[in-house]
Amino acid sequence: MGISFSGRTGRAPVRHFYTRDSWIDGRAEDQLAQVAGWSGMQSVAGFPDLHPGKFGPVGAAFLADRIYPQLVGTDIGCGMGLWRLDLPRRKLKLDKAAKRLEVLERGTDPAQAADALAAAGLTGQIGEAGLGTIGGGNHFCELQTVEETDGTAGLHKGDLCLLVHSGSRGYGAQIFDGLEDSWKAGFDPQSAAGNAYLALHARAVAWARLNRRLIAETAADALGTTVTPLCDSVHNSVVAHQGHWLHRKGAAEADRGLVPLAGSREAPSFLLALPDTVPEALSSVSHGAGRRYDRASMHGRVRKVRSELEALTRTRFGGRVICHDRDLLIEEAGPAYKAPEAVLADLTAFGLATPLARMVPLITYKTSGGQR
Ligand SMILES: Nc1nc2c(ncn2[C@@H]2O[C@H](COP(=O)(O)O)[C@@H](O)[C@H]2O)c(=O)[nH]1
Ligand SMILES: [Mn+2]
Repeated sequence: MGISFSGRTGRAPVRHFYTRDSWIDGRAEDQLAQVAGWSGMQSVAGFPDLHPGKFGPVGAAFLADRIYPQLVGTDIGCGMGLWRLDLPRRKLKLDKAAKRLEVLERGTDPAQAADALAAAGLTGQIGEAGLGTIGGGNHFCELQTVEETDGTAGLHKGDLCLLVHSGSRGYGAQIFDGLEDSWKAGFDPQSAAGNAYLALHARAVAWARLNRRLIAETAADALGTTVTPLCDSVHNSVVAHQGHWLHRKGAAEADRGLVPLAGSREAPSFLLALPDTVPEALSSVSHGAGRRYDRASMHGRVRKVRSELEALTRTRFGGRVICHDRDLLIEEAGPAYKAPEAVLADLTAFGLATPLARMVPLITYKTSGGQR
């Protein structure tokens, strides 16, 4: 990849990998420009799912010679995993399956969780509480069916898949809240604080990856079948890259093969192949459609009457949405997100991705309530 990012001073270049078709919020572009001025920033890339975030935009990658925990955010290790379910479509009864998925509320049984942590080398490093659970917000475990594919990823039309979106639950937030006050200016990678952060970050990433796998295995077991992994991609992280530090905030790893591009519960998701041939994209790519409307404004878009709320539990694909938390049901409704087709069109046009499969949701499992 013949480009080097060495020793820049001043404002870093900002590359936009989107067109106006992807409906970019101007506030997110302002955030991109702002972060480009942070000390030690080498290069910044914004993708078509770009939208405003708390400390910087989401749907972007940042290469710097300092470590900025705020560019990873609190949900360290959040990612998307895709598994093929070894179950034929004709054997799936939607309502029965939705009921069975309620096991996801319980999480992994403690003895099994302890074994899983030991196998992942995490014993004594990070706890088992919450392992095997999805968490709140826009995290989900979604049963999908493949509507179109070229067959190259081992998928066929009509196959069933599980797309799991979850992160490090409370651990990432605990790590972030426990940081030394100097985090705002970024950590010197050689400093004790920088190294301590990287060690905790590595645990949170490993825990989140394990959690997604346990969620998929628990869901498959509840459905009386098994799963075959297709890919698992982290989208909130910082890693060493070409002598600098690559922060991805809501951006998937384009240098690890396949990644899922999540749409919404009212839109298709895609499996992408990634050539990783555009150095300015910083080996990164969109992982989702990205928010169009923030959570607060979604409350003004849905009338809180029984018929409208019930309508939110059925999708245009004839699918089911399991979410007994009324606020979450509204805040995560399909229109909250941009069109994944537009995001995909931009990624393809910029040479960042090629679609291998298109899946639609059948059951979107969020939470049965209580926990956000
Ligand atoms: N297939 C589904 N995709 C969904 C759903 N809710 C949200 N999303 C997509 O996931 C990403 C997650 O974004 P993140 O920044 O929080 O990691 C988001 O951009 C949406 O496109 C869903 O229920 N099903
Ligand atoms: Mn996420």
